[in-house]
Amino acid sequence: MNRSEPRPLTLSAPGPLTGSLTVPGDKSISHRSLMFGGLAVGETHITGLLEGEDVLATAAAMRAMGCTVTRSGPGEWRVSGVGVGGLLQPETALDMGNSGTSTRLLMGLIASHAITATFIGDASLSRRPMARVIEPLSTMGADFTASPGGRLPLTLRGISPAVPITYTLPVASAQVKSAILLAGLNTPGITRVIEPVLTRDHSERMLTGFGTDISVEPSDQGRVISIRGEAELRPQQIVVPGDPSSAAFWMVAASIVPGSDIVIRNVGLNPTRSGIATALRAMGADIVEQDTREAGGEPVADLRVRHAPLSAIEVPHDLAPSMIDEYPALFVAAAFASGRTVARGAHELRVKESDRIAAMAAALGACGVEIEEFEDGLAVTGTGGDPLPGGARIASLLDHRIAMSMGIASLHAGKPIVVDDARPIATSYPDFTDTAIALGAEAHWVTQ
Ligand SMILES: O=C(O)C1=C[C@@H](OP(=O)(O)O)[C@@H](O)[C@H](O)C1
Ligand SMILES: C=C(OP(=O)(O)O)C(=O)O
Repeated sequence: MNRSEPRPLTLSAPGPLTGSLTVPGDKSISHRSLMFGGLAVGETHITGLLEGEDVLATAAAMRAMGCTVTRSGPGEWRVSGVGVGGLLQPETALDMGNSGTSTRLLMGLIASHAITATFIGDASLSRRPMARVIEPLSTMGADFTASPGGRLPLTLRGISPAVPITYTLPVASAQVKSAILLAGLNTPGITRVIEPVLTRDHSERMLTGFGTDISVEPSDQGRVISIRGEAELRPQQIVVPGDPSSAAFWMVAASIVPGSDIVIRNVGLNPTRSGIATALRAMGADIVEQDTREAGGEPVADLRVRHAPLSAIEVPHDLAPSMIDEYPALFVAAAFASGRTVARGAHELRVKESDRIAAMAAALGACGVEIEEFEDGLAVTGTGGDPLPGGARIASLLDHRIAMSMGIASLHAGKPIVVDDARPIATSYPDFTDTAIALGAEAHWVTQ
């Protein structure tokens, strides 16, 4: 495939979606497995690693800083760590591609090492705000030269020893939380993050597993996470659960395509990630957990999802952090519900790979859906289960989740919906189209 040419894609469903599928490994946990493994002394074994472009960018960066990262089979990786404090100066700029998680967490990691690194990324990542991590990491002593507006490309000069801080998160962001905790690993004393609103807690869970001295306590201001620095990380055997953010596309797809009945295997159900299942169930989706179990310190289950009529809801604001990446898929579900779904309180969507509020308003609007756009979300008036009018070419804007969400919408449309460029899907879900085909959909790679 010529990676430099856009790849327009349309999906269609000639009949119900049926069968079972396994979603790829969780992206958040995959990034952290490579980073924490790279800081341990000894060899960490990972199975189920997501082999998407974002995670591969993290792997390349860890290699560039002295870690040995090797692939021994599909999803099977080994990381020989350099130990906390042992990262080496990378010889060239770290190319983060499209990945905000790689960028922000690695900035934290490097901030407390006496090395200098330049971060570059694609056009989407180069528009995203980094001041949210630059600010606390500067307080710890790191020095930054960033592009205007605190953006990439930026150069970070880390410092050792760094200064421990107590920092209250001004935005609900697991990336900012994790960046500070990672900087705290090589900082003498105790680094604290106060989290007024709970966000995904994979870093806390995994750092506990790697043997660090980390505690989480409630307080009037929120969760207080304290980590003792100059830590020693013990190598781990990590089983990465399936990504609930990837599973969300199939939850919506099976809910909207008449007659569908699918099983999504091995889905991570960490409560800090399961907001989409809660919201879809409130709309009437038929999602049943089967064989609930634990994998890699995270709750996991198979999900049976059957087509069901959806009704509009007002999405509770407090669900936002636990489904922040799933709003594009939720907006698609809302487009097929009866009534007007209102989803607000999700201002952060404006600063993801694209402005996901504007992107989905434009995409669904072009397909004939009645949309009202707010600063912090959308109101979507659905078809009541009928196909979308469709007949539009929509812009994926270097955003994998916009591309996949509109791919799902195209499964039940009167006229084709063409996603102008499906290449971004490879950042988080390389097998997305093959999985759609395996469930009974048809994929058409449209010529320009
Ligand atoms: O910590 C993580 O792995 C992530 C945190 C979230 O970002 P924010 O921290 O910016 O909310 C999420 O959108 C991203 O996909 C992954
Ligand atoms: C926002 C996302 O990722 P990142 O911030 O890592 O680019 C995402 O995957 O939806």
